[in-house]
Amino acid sequence: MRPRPLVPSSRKKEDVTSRLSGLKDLSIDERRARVADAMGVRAGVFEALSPEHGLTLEQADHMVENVVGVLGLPVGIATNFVVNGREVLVPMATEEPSVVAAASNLARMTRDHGGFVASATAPLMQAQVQVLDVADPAGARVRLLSAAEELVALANEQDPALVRFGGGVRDIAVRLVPSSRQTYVVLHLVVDVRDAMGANAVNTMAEAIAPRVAEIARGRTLLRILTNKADLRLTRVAATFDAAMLGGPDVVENMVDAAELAVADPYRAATHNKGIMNGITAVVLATGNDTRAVEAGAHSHAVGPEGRYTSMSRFEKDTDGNLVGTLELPMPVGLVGGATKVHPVAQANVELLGVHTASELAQIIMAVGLAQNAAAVRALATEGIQRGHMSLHARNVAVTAGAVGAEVDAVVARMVEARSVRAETAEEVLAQLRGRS
Ligand SMILES: CC(C)(COP(=O)([O-])OP(=O)([O-])OC[C@H]1O[C@@H](n2cnc3c(N)ncnc32)[C@H](O)[C@@H]1OP(=O)([O-])[O-])[C@@H](O)C(=O)NCCC(=O)NCCSC(=O)C[C@@](C)(O)CC(=O)[O-]
Ligand SMILES: NC(=O)C1=CN([C@@H]2O[C@H](COP(=O)(O)OP(=O)(O)OC[C@H]3O[C@@H](n4cnc5c(N)ncnc54)[C@H](OP(=O)(O)O)[C@@H]3O)[C@@H](O)[C@H]2O)C=CC1
Repeated sequence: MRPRPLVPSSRKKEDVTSRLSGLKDLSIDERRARVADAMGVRAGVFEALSPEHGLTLEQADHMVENVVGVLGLPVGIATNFVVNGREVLVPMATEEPSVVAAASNLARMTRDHGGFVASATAPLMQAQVQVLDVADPAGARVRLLSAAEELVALANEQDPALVRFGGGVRDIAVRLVPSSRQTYVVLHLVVDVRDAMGANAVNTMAEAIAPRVAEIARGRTLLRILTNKADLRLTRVAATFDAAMLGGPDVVENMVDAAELAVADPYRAATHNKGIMNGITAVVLATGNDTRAVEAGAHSHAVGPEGRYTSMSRFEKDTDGNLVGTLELPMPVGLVGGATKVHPVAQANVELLGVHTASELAQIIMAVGLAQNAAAVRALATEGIQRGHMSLHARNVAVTAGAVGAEVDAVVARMVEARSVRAETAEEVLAQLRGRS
């Protein structure tokens, strides 16, 4: 079933906006109403996001094994995103404070420059079939390539629905992979998986063709599984961040230098890329997609031509002195299959996003990754991460110390003012507030 249209006929497209200043100051009910109104979606879209209406135990029991419960995670709305000219409010599932605020903050700084421009290749996933004990690996490669038509037809027979939707096998490739034991012949099945993440679809095909592959190669097959290095399913995004909003020319210069360290140094790249994944994983999770598949694909793509782990993104200064950020990654997400269709919260989040194809979803996810990255780099290149991050993390610290209701904001304000976001400080402030100092 397709998500409902984002903009009901009663609402003008030009009235839809993701620029929701001050959303943080509203109650949860007010936020829900404001977000639904701003996007022109039905008010009830958020019902599934209430703990009492979310994933039921019965549904959970059908999803994984030995179920004893479900886990709640906050879902926050990232504001200010314009992706390929479309205003979009993005649900993010994350346990980490400041992530949603940071993405919203930097998305705001792209709006005067057209927001995020994104594109995606065809949704091509690949499965590998490993062949062992081949006497003539080079000969086997040519025999397999010559039998491509037969192998493609056999694979496509496994998933007539996918073929009906316009997907199916597009190509086969054969690689010879030397190892410490022998040279393996590895056949790649390249499959257009349309709006699926595609793992089940391509794994079924790989298992089905394996016996014939073994015959043609004159060896025996072992692994028949998708590769998470989904380097034929790339999504790219670029955005211009306004120099003045960032804090001026020096901030732009420092951000470029900060980002360059991640290009040059794997120790910095790991943290820089973690910042990108803060945004990406949160949207992937909110839409019921496979976070591990996306993470495996992203990190494997961050290995440069010399085999060194590097930054996933690039930052440059344009001729007007603004900061241009770009990000290119495999983004194997789906709108059908996996948990996306089973989990009521995922379905509601997809409805809010108003996406109709996996490719549109991938492009929004990448925009969030880039905004997230720019936010962290800006904080690091200016005041440091702790002020913004810790002032939002302070709410966790206050609650852990026992603050409830209005006490939470009061304890947070005092900790931020004292620049001491620590359990001890929270306990002291709480004791003072309760007249027990
Ligand atoms: C935290 C901010 C945004 C504050 O920044 P600020 O300048 O104090 O914020 P502001 O109060 O001026 O508000 C500016 C806008 O930010 C958003 N915003 C601001 N506050 C909120 C809030 N409470 N709730 C929702 N949205 C918020 C919101 O869009 C707001 O616009 P408005 O709506 O007011 O017109 C900033 O300091 C920032 O971007 N910091 C970066 C934080 C970050 O990157 N966190 C990620 C976790 S750290 C990490 O895991 C990764 C890391 C850092 O290691 C990666 C790396 O090393 O690269
Ligand atoms: N290494 C990895 O990353 C692995 C991941 N997984 C898991 O695999 C799951 C995802 O697999 P996936 O193949 O996406 O899921 P599904 O097999 O559930 O869904 C894909 C199927 O949906 C049907 N379909 C309906 N509409 C469409 C459409 N518009 N576009 C494409 N297909 C459509 C197709 O055929 P039909 O109607 O015949 O079903 C297609 O084969 C995730 O849960 C993931 O965690 C599993 C193994 C390994």
